[in-house]
Amino acid sequence: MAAAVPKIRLRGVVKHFGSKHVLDGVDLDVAAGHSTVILGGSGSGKSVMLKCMLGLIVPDAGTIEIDGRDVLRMNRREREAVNDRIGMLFQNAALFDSLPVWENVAFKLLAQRRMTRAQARERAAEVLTLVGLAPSVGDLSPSELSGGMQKRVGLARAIAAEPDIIFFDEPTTGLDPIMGAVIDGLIVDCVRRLGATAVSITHDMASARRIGDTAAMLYQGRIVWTGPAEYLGHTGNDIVDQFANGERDGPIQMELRR
Ligand SMILES: Nc1ncnc2c1ncn2[C@@H]1O[C@H](COP(=O)(O)OP(=O)(O)OP(=O)(O)O)[C@@H](O)[C@H]1O
Repeated sequence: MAAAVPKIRLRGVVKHFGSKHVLDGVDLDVAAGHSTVILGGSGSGKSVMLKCMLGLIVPDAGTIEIDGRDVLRMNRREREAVNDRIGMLFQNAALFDSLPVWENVAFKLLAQRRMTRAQARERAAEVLTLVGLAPSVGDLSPSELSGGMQKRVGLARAIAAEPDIIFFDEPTTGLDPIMGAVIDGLIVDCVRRLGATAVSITHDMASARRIGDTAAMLYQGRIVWTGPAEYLGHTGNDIVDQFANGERDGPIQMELRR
C-alpha cells in the first residue's frame, strides 16, 4: 500500500535574514488529522517556520507541500484558496478592537462573502457556544474581555470557517495554568470535532503533551527529533530531554547577548 500523503510536508526549507541563518534545511511531515507541536528555544525560528507554511514569509530554498501540492509555486489565487482552508489562532488572540466580538469571529466568513451578515452572526453565536462563551458575548468589544475569554474568541474565529488545518501560535501564553488547561481541552475538542490537522507552537510542556499527538524539535535551524508528544522529557534524545525538562546543563547552550 502506498504511504499516505502528509497533509503538510516541508523539505529542505531554508530562511536567512541577512547573515542570520534561521531555518537551515527544515524537513517535517505533518500527518492528516494529527496534532503536531513544534518545540524550540526562544528565537529558534518556530514562528518563521509557521509563517513560511502560511505563505507570510517566502523561504530562500526548499519546498512546502499541502495535500501534495507545492504551495510555494502557486499563483496568488491558488494560494488564497489553500489559505481559505487554514485557521489560525495568533499569540495574544490578535482581535480587532474596532469590531464587536461576533464580527471578529465571523471575520473570514464575512470577508469571503460565503454567507449573509445574519447567517455569519448565527454561525458566530454557534462557535462561541462551542468554546464555552454565551452568544451575548458576541456584542461586546474584545477590550471588555479577560485574557482567557480573548483566547476563546480567537479559537472561535480559528474554527468558524471549519478549516482543514489550524495553526496555534503559543495558545496558552499569558494564561494561568488552569485556564491554560481549559484552553488546551477546547483546542483538542475543536480539532477533533472538525477532523482537522493541527500545528502548534508552544513553550509549555504540559500543554504540548495535552494537545500534541506528535512533537517535533527545532534546533539550530533543523528538526532534530520527531516522536510521540507523550515521550517528551524521556525521549532518549539529549537535546529534546534537556529542553522538555528545562535543565540548565546539556547540549543546548543558551545564547546570551552581551
Ligand atoms: N522579518 C524578520 N527580519 C529579520 N529577522 C527576523 C524576522 N523574523 C524573524 N527574524 C529573526 O528570526 C529569528 C527567529 O525568530 P522566531 O520569531 O521565528 O523565533 P521563535 O522560535 O518563534 O521565538 P519565540 O519562542 O521567542 O517566539 C529571530 O532571531 C528573529 O529576530
